[in-house]
Amino acid sequence: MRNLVNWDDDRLVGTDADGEDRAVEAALRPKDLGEFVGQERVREQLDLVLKAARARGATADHVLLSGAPGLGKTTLSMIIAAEMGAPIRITSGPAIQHAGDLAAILSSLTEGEVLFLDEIHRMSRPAEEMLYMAMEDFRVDVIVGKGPGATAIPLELPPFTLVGATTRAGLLPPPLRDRFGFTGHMEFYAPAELERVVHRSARLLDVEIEGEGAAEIAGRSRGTPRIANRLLRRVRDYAQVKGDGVITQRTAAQALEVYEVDARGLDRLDRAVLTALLKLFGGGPVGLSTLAVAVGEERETVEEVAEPFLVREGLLARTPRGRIATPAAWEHMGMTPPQQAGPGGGGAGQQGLFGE
Ligand SMILES: Nc1ncnc2c1ncn2[C@@H]1O[C@H](COP(=O)(O)OP(=O)(O)OP(=O)(O)O)[C@@H](O)[C@H]1O
Ligand SMILES: [Mg+2]
Repeated sequence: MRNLVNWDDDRLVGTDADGEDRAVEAALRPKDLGEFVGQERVREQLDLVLKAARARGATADHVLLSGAPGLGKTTLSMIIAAEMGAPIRITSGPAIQHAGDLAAILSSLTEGEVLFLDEIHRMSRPAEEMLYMAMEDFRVDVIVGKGPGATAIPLELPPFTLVGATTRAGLLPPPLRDRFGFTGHMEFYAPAELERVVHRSARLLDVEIEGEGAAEIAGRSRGTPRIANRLLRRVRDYAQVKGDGVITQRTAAQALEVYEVDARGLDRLDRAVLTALLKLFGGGPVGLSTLAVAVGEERETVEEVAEPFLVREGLLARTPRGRIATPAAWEHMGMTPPQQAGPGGGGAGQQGLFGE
């Protein structure tokens, strides 16, 4: 598992935040809903929830934000606090191992405060149960003492807004999910939206960029603002060193060529998987293990690091008979599929593709 995390860390198109991302992300975060690009539906719904709460002079309902890494969950949680004019407390599921950790945080909240609980699906079971009561009744039972003499002392909490974030909404137990008044599911961003993200970030980083340069970066960013911002920084470096600092379509394309991020956002690993699948196995079907050996990577790396994006892009399909390349994969890699070997021959793979 550790290896996989490192793989993702090293990738320019990795989804998790690396050290440099963390250092600049604070500066690039939109500060209010108006600045937050895209996610129209979530934004509109959230706007209503927050406006209504403000009009009532009440604390906003608990909010659950789900979606892939780098789509703006943390950003949105901070915006919620800002829009409510409330302070925000930030913690995460893995940081709360004991119910007592959670009790300490909850009991120190002030009225209307936003508690941001990142990776909420990774909280421990006892903490989770304490959270149910806190969310619903604004109350916790603090256990004092041990064994048969232990007593539960009820403690009233001020009304607060819990904002939970998760990349895996499906992993949340239903009783927890049900206690959120509003759930916002974050989608991958359209290229035009990422272009706006790139323009905005370029302005904040004081980088000059042409419209086509922004479009070039956006198209390679895999629907993810975090990746768009990261590619922008690498392209800026290139434009500074090799050009006059202005990002044009040409400099963006050349820079990302150097960093091995292709026109569709595939990197070296993704392309190695596709190349092996197409060249060595005629487009499949081929088993995951065989494919991984051919690429020279761990099975898990291929499955968990490379494949999700290839599947999302419709370049690769996982079938019961193995991995197969789609026609789009042949086209993207600039290769022609081998001639079908008569009836029944190559057709089986196609059947696998649509047979699920
Ligand atoms: N809608 C948006 N408009 C502009 N910038 C955005 C938007 N969403 C995210 N970003 C940028 O992308 C970066 C990553 O966003 P954020 O940290 O909020 O993602 P996340 O969903 O919390 O990721 P993770 O699951 O890894 O915690 C931020 O620095 C922010 O600047
Ligand atoms: Mg986050």
